[in-house]
Amino acid sequence: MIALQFGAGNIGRGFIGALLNQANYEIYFLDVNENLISELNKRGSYIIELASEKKETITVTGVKGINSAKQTDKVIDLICQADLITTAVGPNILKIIAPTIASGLKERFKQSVQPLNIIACENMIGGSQLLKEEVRKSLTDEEKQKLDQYVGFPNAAVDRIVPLQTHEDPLKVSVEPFFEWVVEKTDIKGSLPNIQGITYVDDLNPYIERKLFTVNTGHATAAYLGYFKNIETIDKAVLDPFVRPILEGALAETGDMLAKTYHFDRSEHQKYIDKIISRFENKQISDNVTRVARSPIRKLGANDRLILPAKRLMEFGQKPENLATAVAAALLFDYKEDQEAVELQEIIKTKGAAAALKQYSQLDENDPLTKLILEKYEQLIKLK
Ligand SMILES: NC(=O)c1ccc[n+]([C@@H]2O[C@H](COP(=O)([O-])OP(=O)(O)OC[C@H]3O[C@@H](n4cnc5c(N)ncnc54)[C@H](O)[C@@H]3O)[C@@H](O)[C@H]2O)c1
Ligand SMILES: O=P(O)(O)OC[C@@H](O)[C@@H](O)[C@H](O)[C@H](O)CO
Repeated sequence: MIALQFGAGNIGRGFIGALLNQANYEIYFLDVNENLISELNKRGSYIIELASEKKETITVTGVKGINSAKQTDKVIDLICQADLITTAVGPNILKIIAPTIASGLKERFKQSVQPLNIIACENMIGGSQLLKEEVRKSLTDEEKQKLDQYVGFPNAAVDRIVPLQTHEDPLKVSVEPFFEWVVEKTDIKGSLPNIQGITYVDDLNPYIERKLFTVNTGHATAAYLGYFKNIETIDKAVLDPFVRPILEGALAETGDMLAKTYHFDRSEHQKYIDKIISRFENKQISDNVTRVARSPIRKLGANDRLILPAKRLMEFGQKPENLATAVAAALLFDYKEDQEAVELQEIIKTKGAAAALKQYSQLDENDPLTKLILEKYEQLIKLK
């Protein structure tokens, strides 16, 4: 069986690749990073190290690399043969890889009616369905019908903390022991891929929202406030006396929102929150706040981990004081090596924070949430 994994980065190698290898797939990593690709082809394997006391290692074998920017013909040929396609490239990259996937599917439809599933493993709601819409843009009506008939785009939630890697070995990847991969059954074509570690569910929404609005909301809160306090790593940020209460407060707020939305048992959800905070405290992982805070424009998006839960809480009549503080801290994230942070600061400098919330979070100036965020923003500025 052949699996194509778009993105040979931290999660691609540190999580998806490991499970695909254990399920006996021949894995082709498709990436634009030539160094990664040549190393994968030179060695055909790589090491995963668990960030635990014992530092257990896993060797992932049977891997090859393709530079998807230069070897388009090979990518198209592989898409014709593939049994499964997965992605971990970043939400903003899905629209960039979609035309290549479409070109491959055009060829596949000429020679095969084998079902194929394409699973976007990105930190966003509806990633696979967004990729499907992008792929459809390059297809004829007849090809669109075949897409609907033979190709599944099941949404997924993936959870494993994989920080930036600092090993001499460019393929070695250190990861936390915990992992969770939840895939929605409904859009699967053919039989469910037999991959140990995947949990198949009928409705992904409760799972992706619980993950995104607990793990990623907590992570973003700790990262932006940690950066505000000049703290370098997440494990230190979550222990800081200024950051910790806001982190716990923000997760209490999203916990209330999720419980009201999905009727979760609140005490059970509190155990999920506590587990996640203990993952953040893991001293075996050195996770820079600048990685977790990366792409602030994406993270300030209307449907992302800070704004959506805050808006939903307001609709429930609850003021998201702590989430508003996290958003305010995101507006102060001015890390010069992060292109989105540079763009965000430019907008704030030239048009003001309210304009940035309007442009990036679709929040109107008169929205009560905007007012609350700007209040917190002014408070943080006074503390600087
Ligand atoms: N790192 C984590 O802890 C983690 C955990 C869960 C989910 N995620 C999600 O997984 C996705 C990837 O995150 P990551 O941390 O692995 O990032 P990463 O930067 O380590 O990996 C992304 C990879 O995609 C490659 N890429 C970029 N443009 C490409 C293109 N056009 N074609 C092919 N490859 C391309 C990059 O070269 C890079 O190797 C994101 O959606 C992220 O939110 C990350
Ligand atoms: O990957 P991002 O940029 O969406 O978010 C940064 C981190 O919160 C994220 O990578 C987490 O480590 C991951 O989602 C844990 O499952």
